Amino acid sequence: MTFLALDVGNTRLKWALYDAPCVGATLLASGAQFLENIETLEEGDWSTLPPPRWVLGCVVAGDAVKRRVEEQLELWDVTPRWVVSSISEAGLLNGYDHPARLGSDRWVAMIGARQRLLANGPKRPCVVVMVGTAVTVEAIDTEGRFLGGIILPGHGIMLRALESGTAGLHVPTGEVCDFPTNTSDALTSGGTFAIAGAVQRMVENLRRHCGEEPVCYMTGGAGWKMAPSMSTQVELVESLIFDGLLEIADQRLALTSST
Ligand SMILES: Nc1ncnc2c1ncn2[C@@H]1O[C@H](COP(=O)(O)OP(=O)(O)OP(=O)(O)O)[C@@H](O)[C@H]1O
Ligand SMILES: CC(C)(CO)[C@@H](O)C(=O)NCCC(=O)O
Ligand SMILES: [K+]
Repeated sequence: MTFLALDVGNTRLKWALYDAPCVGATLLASGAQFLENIETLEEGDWSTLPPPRWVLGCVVAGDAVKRRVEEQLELWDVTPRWVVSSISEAGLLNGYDHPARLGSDRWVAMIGARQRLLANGPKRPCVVVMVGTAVTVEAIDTEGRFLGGIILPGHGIMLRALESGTAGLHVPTGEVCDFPTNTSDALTSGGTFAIAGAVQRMVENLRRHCGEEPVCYMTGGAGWKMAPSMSTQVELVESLIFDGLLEIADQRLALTSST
């Protein structure tokens, strides 16, 4: 009954194998590979896994990368399913102008967040932050309607853009501090505060819109680096995308088995 969940981002592929395709399933194994190393999966990390019965993933890295992942999956006799953002799924309503154009990683992370929120207490507004190659900050109202969200460059892209667009900004990574007094610290703190400030602003927007204090969940490869520098209260949940994929698999399989 094993279930393989895949999160193919713009920098890395993250995978997690569970004992079943349902919420609360046990994690059996997990890992990550940079996109340039996808071809190592079949004979490497995946070669010793028990064959998954279902594979569900989200991919935002483009069709060429998706095909390379599908080639590695030929190791097993299983057809991978890829999430496409829709008008509604798993209790969440999609307010995007063109729902299918919303990045499926954003949609899946929001589904994971909403499910976590409802499992932990009464309905509340929710901000979902993903800190990856790009950073996204989403707003979900009390009833589970995705109102909209923002996309900004991730820390790495911000610094590379500054490096390539200026003559004098080639320095090692610095420390985050309130009042930076050298170039390294100024750049590192600038990128960090840009992300923290964007989150603070979205929390304010959502609080004003809903008249209630939002919960804020943060996920993504660089989440742990951002967490200490946030100005608003955030809960770091590394597994948000996998939680969302489990929730979707759970609901879809419940639907097929009841019809
Ligand atoms: N101090 C920092 N604070 C925040 N982000 C940072 C910091 N240092 C590096 N980053 C950036 O964070 C980004 C996230 O990296 P990582 O590959 O771990 O995330 P990811 O969630 O796997 O991304 P994706 O899903 O887009 O592939 C990278 O672009 C990296 O440059
Ligand atoms: C914004 C990213 C890059 C974040 O991973 C991804 O979700 C994406 O490519 N989205 C498509 C555009 C959109 O969400 O509006
Ligand atoms: K991602």
